[in-house]
Amino acid sequence: MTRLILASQSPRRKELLEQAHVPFQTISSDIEEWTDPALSPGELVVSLAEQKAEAVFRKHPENIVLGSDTVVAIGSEVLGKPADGDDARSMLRKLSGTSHSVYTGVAVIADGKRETFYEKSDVYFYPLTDEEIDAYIRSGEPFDKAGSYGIQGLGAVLVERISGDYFAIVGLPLARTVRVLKEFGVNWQA
Ligand SMILES: Cc1cn([C@H]2C[C@H](O)[C@@H](COP(=O)(O)OP(=O)(O)OP(=O)(O)O)O2)c(=O)[nH]c1=O
Repeated sequence: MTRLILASQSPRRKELLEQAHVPFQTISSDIEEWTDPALSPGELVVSLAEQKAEAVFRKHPENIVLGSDTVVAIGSEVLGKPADGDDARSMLRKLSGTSHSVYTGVAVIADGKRETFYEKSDVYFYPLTDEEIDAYIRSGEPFDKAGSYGIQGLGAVLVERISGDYFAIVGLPLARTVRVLKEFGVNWQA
């Protein structure tokens, strides 16, 4: 029986968990995300990860539910997914030629047990010309991604280097998540 549910509609999170050979099924949480502006980026992604996991756990209380959330933070500003092309352009201009932090929160909930954590990874962008930014937006890649880029896709050409967990930037800190899942009795299989 598959006891683990990934509370996510993100194809990246599904692929990452598959990469770890963990048995699971996916059920999207479909929640109205609620955020308190006073939260730090780390607290924010943990709160959103918990909200996603809780929404699915309420309907499936016999299961173990994993929720996750990713935001980009630059200075005091937190960037989620872009609303449109102009929003994506303004985010990519901010990220150009400088470093930002990617925060990914994880929540695992089961009956009587809950574990949460977040990972912070730093990403250094090359300076980008307006032409490069516009071409990248035309690729369509920015639209469903925090900070308007995907390091695992064409967005790789924007990145000079990273410090931290690559997989957390893509959307799930894989090895640490697998270690937490082990505490819930969920193990990867060869
Ligand atoms: C920075 C960055 C983000 N992202 C993605 C990861 C997340 O899917 C997305 C941030 O949005 P999230 O709200 O974290 O997740 P989601 O809406 O895609 O999926 P769900 O809530 O159902 O789990 O940005 C990348 O794919 N690559 C990157 O390099």
